[in-house]
Amino acid sequence: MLEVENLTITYSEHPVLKGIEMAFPDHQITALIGASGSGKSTLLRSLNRMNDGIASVDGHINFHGVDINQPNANVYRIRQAIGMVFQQPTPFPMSIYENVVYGLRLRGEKNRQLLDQRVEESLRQAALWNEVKDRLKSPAQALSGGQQQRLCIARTLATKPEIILLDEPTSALDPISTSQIEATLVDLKQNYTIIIVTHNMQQASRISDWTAYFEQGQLIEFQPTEKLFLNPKEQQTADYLSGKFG
Ligand SMILES: Nc1ncnc2c1ncn2[C@@H]1O[C@H](COP(=O)(O)OP(=O)(O)OP(=O)(O)O)[C@@H](O)[C@H]1O
Repeated sequence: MLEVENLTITYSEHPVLKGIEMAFPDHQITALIGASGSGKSTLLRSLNRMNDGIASVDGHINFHGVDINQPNANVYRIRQAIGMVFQQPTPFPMSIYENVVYGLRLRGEKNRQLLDQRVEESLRQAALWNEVKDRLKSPAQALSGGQQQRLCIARTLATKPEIILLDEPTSALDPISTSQIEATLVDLKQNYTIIIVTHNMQQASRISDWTAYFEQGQLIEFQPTEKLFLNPKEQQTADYLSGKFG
């Protein structure tokens, strides 16, 4: 469904990703790991064109076989199909309900029954329904950080994406919220393809099926997670995992 071909990304003439080739397995969790500045977030953000106007992209990012950067591509549709959850929870200053339906309202959806249904479905998928079902009209900002992050996941799910991108989604959360989000992601992979940037090696090994290791803008190794962690092919990966680099 999603693959990158010979992808080079440049900020102000400084290439920060070089010749990346990878196909993200459908309905699996792929973790992107590597030291700070290795280009993980740049790759993630380019996958739904969040780097438009900031970076220049060479090569191809194909979604269902069509390059998302081609001149007549519909950026709005791409971002609906490939949703993003950020490092800090970003609830909008409105109710829990309105946060979840935000994208649907933008799309012009007015059918109350459909909106109600989508709110319940998305909050259930994000494992938040039981905690908020009696206070859907309350401000989203009154939720805890972990609940806010699950709300952001629900908001992404409400528009029915095919792929979910997450940029260090638990780095601002406590261990309990982190494990709730991890469990949610593992459940979600039945229906979604998930790509997550994480600095947490345990997290990558706990939840991801595939792991890609990046170093200085290059994809060093992309393997099933167990293989990459237990028996990396490249010395650079082994050095990073053992703390010798980064
Ligand atoms: N908007 C920008 N303008 C210019 N350079 C940028 C921009 N964003 C990132 N960079 C540079 O691109 C390189 C890769 O950054 P990126 O954020 O993709 O790395 P990362 O692996 O995600 O790092 P971290 O783990 O710290 O988030 C870094 O050298 C960074 O300084």
